[in-house]
Amino acid sequence: MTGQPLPDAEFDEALALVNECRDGHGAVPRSAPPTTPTPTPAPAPQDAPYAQATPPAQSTPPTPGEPKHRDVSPWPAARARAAQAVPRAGGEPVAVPLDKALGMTLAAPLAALTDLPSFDTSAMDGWAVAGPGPWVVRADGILAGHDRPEALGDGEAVRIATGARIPRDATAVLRSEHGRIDDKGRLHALREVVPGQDIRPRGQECRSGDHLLPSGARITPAVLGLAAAAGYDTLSAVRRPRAEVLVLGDELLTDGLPRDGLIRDALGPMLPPWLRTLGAEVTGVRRLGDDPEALHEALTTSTADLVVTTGGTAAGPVDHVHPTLRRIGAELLVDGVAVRPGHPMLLARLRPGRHLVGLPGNPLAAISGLLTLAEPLLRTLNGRGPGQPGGPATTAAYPASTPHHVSTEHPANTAYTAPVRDDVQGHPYDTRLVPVALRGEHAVPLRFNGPAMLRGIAAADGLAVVPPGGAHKGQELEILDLPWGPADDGGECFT
Ligand SMILES: Nc1nc2c(c(=O)[nH]1)N[C@H]1C(S)=C(S)[C@@H](COP(=O)(O)OP(=O)(O)OC[C@H]3O[C@@H](n4cnc5c(N)ncnc54)[C@H](O)[C@@H]3O)O[C@H]1N2
Ligand code: MOO
Repeated sequence: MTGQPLPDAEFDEALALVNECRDGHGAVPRSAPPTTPTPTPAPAPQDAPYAQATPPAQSTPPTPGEPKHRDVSPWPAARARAAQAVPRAGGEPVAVPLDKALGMTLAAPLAALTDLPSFDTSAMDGWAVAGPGPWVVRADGILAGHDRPEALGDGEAVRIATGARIPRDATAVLRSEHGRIDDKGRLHALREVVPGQDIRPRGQECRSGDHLLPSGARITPAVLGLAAAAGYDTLSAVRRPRAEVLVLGDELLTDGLPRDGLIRDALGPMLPPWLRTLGAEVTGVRRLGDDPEALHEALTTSTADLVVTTGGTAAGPVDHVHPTLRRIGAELLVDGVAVRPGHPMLLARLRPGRHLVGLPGNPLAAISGLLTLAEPLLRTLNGRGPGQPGGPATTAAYPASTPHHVSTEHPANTAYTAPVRDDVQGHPYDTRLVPVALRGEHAVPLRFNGPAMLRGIAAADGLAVVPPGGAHKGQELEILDLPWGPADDGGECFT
């Protein structure tokens, strides 16, 4: 569906051919790539699914006389632009029941509503004892959930369960395996009893009103547990941004085998769950074909904070995204990004508070667009700061001296690096995003990483950010997180 060649299409072609060689599909380059990459042999079967090592290309800046680059945004700038396109914590805070709040962001600091523990608590099954032994054992016992047990007299002991309330005047808990009852019914300690042992004093973890987590913290399963323990039934959370997915393309089938030139829609099933992992509420997926009027109607009536379109971003005969954006007077904030795959991706403001991310139709290019533009935008709308996997809260419970290795420089959701196992072919001028598997200390580039392929990403733990010119074996590369990858910080389904 594409028509006018873009000035840098030759580099795409070179890269695609390299990729096809790696894919073992027997493609032979028809023209020399702009740089001088070492020819890559078809992978040996035992290499699958990893890429063959290839030396990185030398980065060659454009010189006068060469085809001029499109005015596209550098990849880091595009991410920053997307993050800054919307106000932080875009919507009004909402009160959300705990069982609906997973993956959202705290809109207010979490303060303890009670002391924790809220009473002196036995940490072990055994006896609560008062004073030095041996002790006379009372006939009753104290279980978790019993209210206000009778006070112990000096020299008395009472059976107690883990989690039960300590009776007044008890001095310690003796574990059941550390005590013996003689034939006169008296309890003897089998080892020294230290005053206060195995008693969790009231307020040990926090006092009522203590600051537990700051506003902006991501609501993880652990935060839900802490909030419940601290007395919360609902949490004040940043409203989830609403996202609507518009799948464009007359060639798409929703079931069965590809036939008669038609192909299966790979993005309709993939994007909604992925958007949810990025913190969006997906209001719907609509398939509009290649109908410009349907697209116009959808863009002018959508109430979503973010409309995500797929396909139609290039300049082919039925690529209607740009013309429709022009027709409705949308403001293009990012129009093309220097990243492969995915360079035709775009970000537009449809009207105040309503944005559109246009994802290219090629499926891996669409993922590139999702992580380059939609992820930072949704992160800001969700009230999360740059480079903070759990929002600004994550250091709150650290001792002051604890080091942590999450970058705060980069706008990525979770920025971490890993040395790449093999040389990675680069684009001369653009960033590449390459599916990698994390194996031990290394990021292993995966094959089947062409723009139209999902086979590599489906086996990947992350996407390596390969700088222009490529990367050498052992070079530390930034790794973009995938929802199912090892660095995922928030669970996989937030609805
Ligand atoms: N002359 C040029 N042509 C193209 C260029 C270029 O620079 N000059 N760039 C290429 C690149 S790179 C990409 S990416 C695509 C972007 O194209 P569109 O966003 O307009 O996408 P379509 O043309 O609609 O589709 C591209 C490709 O992807 C398939 N597709 C679309 N939607 C889906 C879907 N939901 N599931 C699976 N596959 C889908 C579609 O059938 C096409 O094969 O443009 C290049 N062309
Ligand atoms: O390679 Mo295109 O960059 O987005 O598939």
